[in-house]
Amino acid sequence: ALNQNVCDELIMIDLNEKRAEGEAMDLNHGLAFSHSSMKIRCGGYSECADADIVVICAGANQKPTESRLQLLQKNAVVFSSIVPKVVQSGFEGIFLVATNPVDIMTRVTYELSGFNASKIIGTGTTLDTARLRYLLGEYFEVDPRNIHAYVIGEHGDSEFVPWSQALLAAKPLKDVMRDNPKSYYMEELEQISDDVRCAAHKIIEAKGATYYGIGMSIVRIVRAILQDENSVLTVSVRLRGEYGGKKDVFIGNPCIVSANGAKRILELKLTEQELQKLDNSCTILNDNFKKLKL
Ligand SMILES: NC(=O)C1=CN([C@@H]2O[C@H](COP(=O)(O)OP(=O)(O)OC[C@H]3O[C@@H](n4cnc5c(N)ncnc54)[C@H](O)[C@@H]3O)[C@@H](O)[C@H]2O)C=CC1
Ligand SMILES: CC(=O)C(=O)O
Repeated sequence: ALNQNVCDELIMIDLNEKRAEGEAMDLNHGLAFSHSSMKIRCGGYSECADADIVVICAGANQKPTESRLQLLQKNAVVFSSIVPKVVQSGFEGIFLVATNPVDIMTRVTYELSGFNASKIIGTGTTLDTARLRYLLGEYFEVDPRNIHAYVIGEHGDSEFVPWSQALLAAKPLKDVMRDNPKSYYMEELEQISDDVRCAAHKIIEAKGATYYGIGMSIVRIVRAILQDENSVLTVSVRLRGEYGGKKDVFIGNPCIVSANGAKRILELKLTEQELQKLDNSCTILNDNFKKLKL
């Protein structure tokens, strides 16, 4: 956020106040080398009152052997001690959730806050989509910004790439592959999709946690909100009857993000097989949410 000068004021709240203090000091020491005059400090919940966005990234992270879903019960307890205090402050902005399992934690934020669903966004599959575009850019030797492909569904083991919707610029990837049958193979695309799914595990095994990709993803979403960009991002949003009547579940799907939060969900024209994969993700998220003791 500091490097990209995305906001005027950044206040960090952490159960471990000393850590927040240390982070604020450390960041402030970088101000002289940035293009920002951002005010950065640690603070308390009362200061959420006039904030535009509250980003929640507090809570337990995965050990190398854990899945995101295994964090659910303990992070729900963490959210019970955060969301009501933010609401009590008089906060009327947008909640942006990154804590895992992010789709269910976004739904928990919705339930605990009583806010309109459009004002509750999870990072969803924004990071997975960025990972996918990077890998596809390498594979097709093209700028990732010209790859229009998405990871959708749960930010987790059931996420998937709807290849029927993937484009290189304006050309469907399946046509690019058909025109170059000796260069590109579907099995290799499936391997890329597996690599995206396993990326977090690999990084956690190597360095304990993922930081930069998610940091960049959060800042991208924050910018879309603060600058009222109407940008399409694969955030976690509450479905309202899309995909054959799916409702209530928060899940990663392309959505137009503006100053008012999740402005419009873009329902994709999925194949039958892709719809089944989405259905599977919704079932996993719904079942785990129902098991939760809030
Ligand atoms: N959605 C995504 O793509 C990603 C999500 N994550 C998730 O973000 C979460 C945090 O991960 P890390 O930053 O690596 O963990 P971390 O351990 O470095 O930081 C978590 C912080 O939360 C604080 N905290 C714990 N309980 C709290 C409470 N009740 N109130 C206020 N603060 C509290 C801790 O004191 C700690 O400073 C995890 O759930 C992780 O899985 C991490 C990376 C990517
Ligand atoms: C930790 C996590 O969810 C990620 O990096 O994808």
